[in-house]
Amino acid sequence: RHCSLLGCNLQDNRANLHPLWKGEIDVPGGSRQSPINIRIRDSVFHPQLAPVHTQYDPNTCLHIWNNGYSFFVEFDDSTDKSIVSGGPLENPFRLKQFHFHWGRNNDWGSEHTVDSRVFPAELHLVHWNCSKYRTFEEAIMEPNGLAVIGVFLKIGKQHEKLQKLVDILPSVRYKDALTEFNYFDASCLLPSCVDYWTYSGSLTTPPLTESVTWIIMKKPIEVDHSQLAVFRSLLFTAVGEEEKYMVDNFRPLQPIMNRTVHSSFE
Ligand SMILES: NS(=O)(=O)c1ccc(CCCCO)cc1
Ligand SMILES: [Zn+2]
Repeated sequence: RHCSLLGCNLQDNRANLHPLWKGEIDVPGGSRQSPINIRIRDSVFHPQLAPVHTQYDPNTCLHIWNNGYSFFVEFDDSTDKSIVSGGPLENPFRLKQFHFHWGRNNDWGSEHTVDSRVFPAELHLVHWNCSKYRTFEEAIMEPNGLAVIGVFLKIGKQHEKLQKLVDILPSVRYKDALTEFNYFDASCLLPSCVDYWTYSGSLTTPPLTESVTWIIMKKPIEVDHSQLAVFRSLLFTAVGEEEKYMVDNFRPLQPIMNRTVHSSFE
């Protein structure tokens, strides 16, 4: 099913989400769509790629809400208190929100893959280019408007600092629910290893705009199976609608076209 770059509505997009859908969804006119499979042997080591530096102020954490696609933890982006800089970025970008993508079981769920390896979930920390644009909404429409840090999740030991978030998820079970959520340090969700891949891509949900510098961390973080099970208890649907569990909210792989993935490590 084709959807125009901006005309793709959620229903279409969700139609693409059925795990049996293995095809690639080409967006007419799209030359830098996300997610992609990262082929390690095709990536090019870039010695000038410095580590990515995050400076997040836990007091900028505002609330958590279910937008019917994922749950978003949103931050106050009216100052430079929570920023990412360095790496492939020419200037600091402000943290706007983070969210996850996951599967109906632990066999799949991530958006990006590494040598075709799928992870059970993927975290996206979404930042916008506050040096060039005035608002997030403006930045998502611009070629170098966003920087998204992707972190793979794998099943392992419990992630203790994630538990504060997991415990509040039942309060945003339904689409459009919002709950206050304060004092959370998002840097606890980053792996200790600084190695990453970076490439030019797009949003993976509508409006699918080609505005993202992707920074994909090489090492996953560990969560335990019961933490991920709580993600799957959320609903795509609003109160009063026929309940549909929020699972498989990932986009299928997109063609790499003529892009190069750079690595910060050899
Ligand atoms: N999965 S993602 O990181 O590419 C991503 C990030 C941010 C948005 C926000 C779109 C807002 C429309 O008002 C959508 C998708
Ligand atoms: Zn995402």
